[in-house]
Amino acid sequence: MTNEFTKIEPGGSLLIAWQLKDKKVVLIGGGEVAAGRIVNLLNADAKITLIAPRKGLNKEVAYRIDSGQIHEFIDREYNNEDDLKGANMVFTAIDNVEISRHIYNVAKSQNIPTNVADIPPNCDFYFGSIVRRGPLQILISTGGQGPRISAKLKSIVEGALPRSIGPAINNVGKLRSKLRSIEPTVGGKPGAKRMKWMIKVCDNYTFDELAEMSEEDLDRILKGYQDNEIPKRSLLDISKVLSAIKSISPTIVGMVIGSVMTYSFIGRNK
Ligand SMILES: C[C@@]1(CC(=O)O)C2=NC(=C\c3[nH]c(c(CCC(=O)O)c3CC(=O)O)Cc3[nH]c(c(CC(=O)O)c3CCC(=O)O)/C=C3\N/C(=C\2)[C@@H](CCC(=O)O)[C@]3(C)CC(=O)O)/[C@H]1CCC(=O)O
Ligand SMILES: NC(=O)c1ccc[n+]([C@@H]2O[C@H](COP(=O)([O-])OP(=O)(O)OC[C@H]3O[C@@H](n4cnc5c(N)ncnc54)[C@H](O)[C@@H]3O)[C@@H](O)[C@H]2O)c1
Repeated sequence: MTNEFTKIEPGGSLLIAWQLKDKKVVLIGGGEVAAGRIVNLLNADAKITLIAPRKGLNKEVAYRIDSGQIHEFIDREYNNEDDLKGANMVFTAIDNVEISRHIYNVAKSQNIPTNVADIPPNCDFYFGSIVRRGPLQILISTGGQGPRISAKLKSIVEGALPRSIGPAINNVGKLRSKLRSIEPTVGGKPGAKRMKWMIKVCDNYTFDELAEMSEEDLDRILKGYQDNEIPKRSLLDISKVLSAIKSISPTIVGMVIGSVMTYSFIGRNK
């Protein structure tokens, strides 16, 4: 039966943006795969407990430890269940399948979401290739079918993104937080009005225009909120020209006016 609703395609993963700020994450292993996990975890502001013998550390992992980016470093092999205590997530990146499987079972008995590099059936979640532009993160997953394809697709996605996308999103974030400070109510009619207005703002300007907005532009746009209005782009441009003129010293303005007058005088006498 065909209808207007989204078609279900079973067999995928749930792609979500998991919040790990200040959460304890236990990572076991200190090789190349661990180095990649650390980058992703640090970008998510997680507090990493790393368990791996120093002698087997990859250069990048050693650098992360020695520069203080790892919250806790335990210089030995994984050796007991207490190693996972209090963890919000567990990662293994070791070259030993038996120990990996054992760690997975221990993590499961403690209800901790786990990723075991190399053994997809022992993963509650997979990694993917990540494209990053400031606040924007795009995850590419092939559901475990072709990790190298994910990696290759990354550069295609990167090349297709508008250059101004990061700063544009930053400005939308700023505007949304300013809006919250004048209308903090959660839900209800204010929430509906706030959302409708934000959609209008995002749809009214191009990414470049959003990216180039100054703090003053954002405040000017915000003034339209109460009456559910959005300033025309041209009004923002005019106010930019006016403030640019204001910032030029009176001498330069005088010189410009002078030369325009001279030009018109000469022009008229030709
Ligand atoms: C995307 C990326 C993210 C990351 O790890 O950060 C990632 N693998 C990457 C690279 C990569 N991994 C491997 C190769 C060699 C080529 C090849 O084997 O095909 C290459 C290519 C390379 O190195 O360039 C070997 C490999 N990978 C897995 C197995 C086990 C298996 O398949 O059974 C084996 C050994 C198989 C064997 O022994 O033969 C499994 C997984 N790897 C995943 C993620 C998850 C699925 C992601 C997806 O569906 O897209 C999943 C399921 C679990 C997980 O790890 O979370 C990262 C690219 C980062 C980037 O550059 O952007
Ligand atoms: N994305 C993926 O899923 C992916 C990609 C490539 C490789 N792999 C697999 O992931 C595993 C790790 O790869 P790698 O290249 O980082 O390996 P590696 O050999 O470079 O590093 C292994 C690390 O684990 C440490 N280690 C070993 N046993 C340990 C234990 N019991 N407790 C704590 N630390 C221990 C070692 O000291 C070393 O630091 C390998 O099995 C590899 O085949 C997975």
